[in-house]
Amino acid sequence: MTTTPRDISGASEKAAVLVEALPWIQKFAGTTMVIKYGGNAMISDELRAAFVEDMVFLHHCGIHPVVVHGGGPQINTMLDRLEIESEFRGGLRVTTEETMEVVRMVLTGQVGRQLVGLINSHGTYAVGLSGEDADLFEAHRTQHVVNGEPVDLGLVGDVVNVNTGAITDLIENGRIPVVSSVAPEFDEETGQPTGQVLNVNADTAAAELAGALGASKLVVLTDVEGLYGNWPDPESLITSISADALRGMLDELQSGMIPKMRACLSAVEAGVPQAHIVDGRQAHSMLLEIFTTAGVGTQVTP
Ligand SMILES: Nc1ncnc2c1ncn2[C@@H]1O[C@H](COP(=O)(O)OP(=O)(O)O)[C@@H](O)[C@H]1O
Ligand SMILES: CC(=O)N[C@@H](CCC(=O)OP(=O)(O)O)C(=O)O
Repeated sequence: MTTTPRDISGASEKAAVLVEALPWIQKFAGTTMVIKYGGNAMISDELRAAFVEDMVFLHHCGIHPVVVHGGGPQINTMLDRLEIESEFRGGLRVTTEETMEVVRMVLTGQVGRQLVGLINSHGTYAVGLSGEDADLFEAHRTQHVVNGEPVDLGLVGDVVNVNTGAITDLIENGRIPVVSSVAPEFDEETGQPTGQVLNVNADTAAAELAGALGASKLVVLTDVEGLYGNWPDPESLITSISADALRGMLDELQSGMIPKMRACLSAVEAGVPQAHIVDGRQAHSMLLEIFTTAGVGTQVTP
């Protein structure tokens, strides 16, 4: 017999949190969610640990998480170490042959491996793959325009087709796919692979995958609370925005927010009912977004 007294302070609040999650679990169980995990939200062991707990939590709620990860800061660190210079235009990295080798090595060989290892410390869930595996992504070179002028970004791609089989097979087998945004290039005229790999912004890749999988949500974790209407004014955080309103704002956005918000818009245009920008610096913010009525961050709706 055990007679240790229990601390029941705050018990009703704790129970209320669990009960608030019930309708959301009912709504989303059996659906696929694409989670974009940005390089800037991976900055500490604690945050990475919380992120993988969230993935395993979703999995055990019957939701199928598909992780698409970034790694921009990690690529920068490796490029610095190798003394290779790189610049961004309109939020996208100008990518030479030499830079591409580093991008592929860091995203697929380092960041992806680390996430797979962390998720699998909870059980045998995660399988890592890149857009090259089973031709998950087919990409064309990005035709980029900044201020009305065409800009040559080099080996940067846009996903033009997604072969979802590799992902749906993994989901059916109870796995959590962890995807890096490197994609084989396909010739625009012949439709055949060129043998070149392209660097795809991870937000863009996540949006294409969410659309192709018919995801119930795209959740983008980054290093700000959400989209600010008047960046960096802290009072201007947008909690919800329609696709039409966002379309009207795109030209005013800066740096990394450009591909991020374009990605949310294109996911919603592709039929994903909700896309969210969530603060990855706050541990478990994603759970609050998915399982609470108020949510957190910025929500984009059709
Ligand atoms: N309107 C805006 N709202 C929020 N963040 C913005 C805005 N405009 C620019 N930013 C910048 O975009 C950054 C997020 O993009 P990025 O650094 O590419 O993140 P990630 O590595 O998560 O993909 C923020 O840290 C912020 O500095
Ligand atoms: C074309 C392009 O810009 N690709 C990105 C791919 C990684 C990425 O998107 O990482 P984050 O999500 O951490 O920014 C890059 O080279 O940095």
